[in-house]
Amino acid sequence: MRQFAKPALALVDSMRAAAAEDPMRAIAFGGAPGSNSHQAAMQFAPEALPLPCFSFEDALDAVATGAAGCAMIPIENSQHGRVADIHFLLPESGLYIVAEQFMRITHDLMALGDGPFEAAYSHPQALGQSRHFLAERGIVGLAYADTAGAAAFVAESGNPFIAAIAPRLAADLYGLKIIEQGVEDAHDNTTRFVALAKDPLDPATITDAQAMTTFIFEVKNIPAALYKALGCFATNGVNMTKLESYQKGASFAATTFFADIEGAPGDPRVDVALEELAFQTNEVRLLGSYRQARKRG
Ligand SMILES: O=C(O)C(=O)Cc1ccccc1
Repeated sequence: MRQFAKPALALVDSMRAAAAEDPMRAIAFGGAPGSNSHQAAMQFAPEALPLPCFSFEDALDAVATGAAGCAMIPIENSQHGRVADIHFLLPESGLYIVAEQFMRITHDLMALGDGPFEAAYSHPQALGQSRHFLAERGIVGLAYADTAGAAAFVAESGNPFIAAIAPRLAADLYGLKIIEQGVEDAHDNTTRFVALAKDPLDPATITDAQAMTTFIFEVKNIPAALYKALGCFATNGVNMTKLESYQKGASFAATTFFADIEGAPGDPRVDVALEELAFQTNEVRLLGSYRQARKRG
């Protein structure tokens, strides 16, 4: 079912109506009102009109179709690693990363009853970030599209034996009781979000901060392919801050990598590194250059 639970619908509809009045001011996010992505979007652009979408894919589509000026999407978490499917969804969307945003994430356990609980619903990232908490209490984690949506679902169910793991705001919005605060396993739990838009940011405009560039590349199916690709950055003194591999297609022959570097096209060292990379690989695609929001290291 790709529909928010009833307790969220009135608020979703009013936010959608406001966003439809001025789409370029709208910022789409995957999740119900009160989700972490909603809160990250508001921290990033307090004046923007939040546009709740059922999934991350729907939020990206909202930008592609002009229903929103940009989308705020979680990409990786300090505790639970990459956010599932984002590495496929971002390149497929045809959109560009124009900003990054870090947000401390804290989850609460919330419900209609007082427990004990058979199950807790939430986004898989939140369940992963609260793995020890759930295991210690024997609560089964069940995946839901987003944290706040899970809270609305629990409220709608009327079942006092199920709970949700979600931001505190979701309990206020959907009428649940906070059972336990701060259930995330690591108290420095942080998620990195990215803002995506139809048009890339011109790297030449990034003069007031360290620039970052995100790109994907597919290595050739030959010995030392990755070594040669990484050598392009090593010899040009470009700092790579992230590198993740994933498979595209069923051949399992040539791997695709998702990478972040410090710097942007226009910087001669980056230009030469990317030119050499194109020579060493099957494909290179830039996903965007943007201001670094947090110093790495
Ligand atoms: O479901 C949400 O609240 C989201 O925005 C996804 C998410 C979940 C957990 C941590 C960060 C983002």
